[in-house]
Amino acid sequence: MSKVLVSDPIDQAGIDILSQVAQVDVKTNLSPEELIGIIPDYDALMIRSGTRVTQEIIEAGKQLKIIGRAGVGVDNVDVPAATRQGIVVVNSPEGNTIAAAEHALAMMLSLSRHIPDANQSVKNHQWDRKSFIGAEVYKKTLGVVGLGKIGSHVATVARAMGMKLLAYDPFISIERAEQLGCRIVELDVLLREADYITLHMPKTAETTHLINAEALAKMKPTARVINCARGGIVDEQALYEALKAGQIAGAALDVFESEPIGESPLLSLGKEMILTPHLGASTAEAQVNVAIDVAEQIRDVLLGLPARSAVNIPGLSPNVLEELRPYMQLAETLGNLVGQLAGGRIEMLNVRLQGELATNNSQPLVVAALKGLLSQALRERVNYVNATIEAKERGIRVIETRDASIRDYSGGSLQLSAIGTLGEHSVTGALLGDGEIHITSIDGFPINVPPNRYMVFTLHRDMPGIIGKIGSLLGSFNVNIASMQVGRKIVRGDAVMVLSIDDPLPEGVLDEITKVPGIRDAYTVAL
Ligand SMILES: NC(=O)c1ccc[n+]([C@@H]2O[C@H](COP(=O)([O-])OP(=O)(O)OC[C@H]3O[C@@H](n4cnc5c(N)ncnc54)[C@H](O)[C@@H]3O)[C@@H](O)[C@H]2O)c1
Ligand SMILES: O=C(O)[C@H](O)COP(=O)(O)O
Repeated sequence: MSKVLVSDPIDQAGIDILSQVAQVDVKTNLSPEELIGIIPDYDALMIRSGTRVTQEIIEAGKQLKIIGRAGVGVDNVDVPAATRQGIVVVNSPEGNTIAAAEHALAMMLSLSRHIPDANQSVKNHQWDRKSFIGAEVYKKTLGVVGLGKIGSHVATVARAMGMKLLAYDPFISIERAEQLGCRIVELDVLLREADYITLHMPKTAETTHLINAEALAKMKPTARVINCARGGIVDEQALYEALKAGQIAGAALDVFESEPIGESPLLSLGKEMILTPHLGASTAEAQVNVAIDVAEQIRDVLLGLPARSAVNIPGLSPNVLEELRPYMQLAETLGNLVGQLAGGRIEMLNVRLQGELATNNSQPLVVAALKGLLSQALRERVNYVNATIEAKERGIRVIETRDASIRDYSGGSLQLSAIGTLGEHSVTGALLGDGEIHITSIDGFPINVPPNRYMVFTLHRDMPGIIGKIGSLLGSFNVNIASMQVGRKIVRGDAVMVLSIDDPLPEGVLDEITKVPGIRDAYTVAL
């Protein structure tokens, strides 16, 4: 009989499902060492956000087939390590949507009416009505940052309460926002105009400290900020200073840069600051939903069936998967790359299968390309199962073209072109030699580079000295260049430069690159 370890508190409904097919051991509050000690005996691990599933734990889990996260975020699981070890990681992308949205709304109303402090004062035997004069949300402007599942529900309810809605989400269509009664605006406009700002996006390189001192300085003195998404999207030190100085009126946080919060200056603030211990998903209903959703998936995988919300393994038959896996990896990498080059809201993706690839079943490659394209926006939420529907919901049109006559690489090549609100970009790639992914052209300029974790691309005039200037500029910012290549169509015309760098480009350096004479455009991507 299979064995399942449940290492965080999970609703009994999930345990009952698992017990039909496995021996279930519930052992919570394990130290990392204790977990490493016992994990070799288990076929499945079921967790919430309390267990950090590190590479070490995954490597010790010699029999592990599946890790089930009873919730949305898998940022506490080393998914690449699990993927490398062939372990399916599943989550419950929708089970706690309503709970998290209602928590954000509760935070907004609590902030407006000082409920936590008023409650405490009555319990302290006071009858103080003067200190708790509130504000109405009716006719006020709510700025929703991240108009996905949770943000959409918050918007719907807030609209019913008579609020005006602004939204910032670079990956959502204007039509979708309009359906929800939201006016899509740039982040700056939202920060300046909103009375309440609620955050509902994943934590990514782009969203980390999105709400920093600069952003807080743009807000109205009456503005209130709510973060029930992920810790670290708000710079806690900057928030503390803004509240202390009366620069904004209030803030409510459910999630923190480090959890539990520990010693933090935020704890010393008054009624302008509301703190809850990551309770967004903590409703009886949500816990039943996520427990059932994930337990069913664990049960299915232990029975040899596919999982419906795998974040790392495509839902294709094993034979097709094995054959196509390297090309799906190629498509996903190119999708991620072209999405970052295009930036903004993507309206169309053209997937062009060339050479031998043109005779293949294109669907898995299209799905993989979309998964890559959406990965910046949705992180672990996008998978091979939901990439198509997520793209459709975002108004991304997909066009497939084939050209079997192009015989540039054995095995064929794949070209992705993304058209978005900021323009059009295209990238081509192929598998070379021993199956290594190579980017073989950018915007029609021939190059030949393997993708790197951090890269810089420039479009520039092909003229003497420009490469040296970029090299020295990066050197002056202590950026180490691992490789550099230039692609051009004609001598002294336009050219692209592709740099692989060892670390993320420090803030501000991209602007410096664009100031170098001859540089027309510059982009940095993280793959
Ligand atoms: N507090 C809790 O207990 C709790 C519970 C559930 C979910 N969450 C968190 O809430 C967040 C939202 O979850 P969801 O289910 O709505 O996810 P979702 O994937 O449905 O929506 C996220 C939205 O954020 C948008 N987005 C991505 N990058 C952005 C950026 N730079 N700026 C603005 N928008 C951006 C995406 O386009 C997407 O529409 C996640 O971070 C999730 O982990 C927290
Ligand atoms: O990502 C999630 O689903 C939420 O952050 C909830 O986390 P929890 O399961 O630890 O409450």
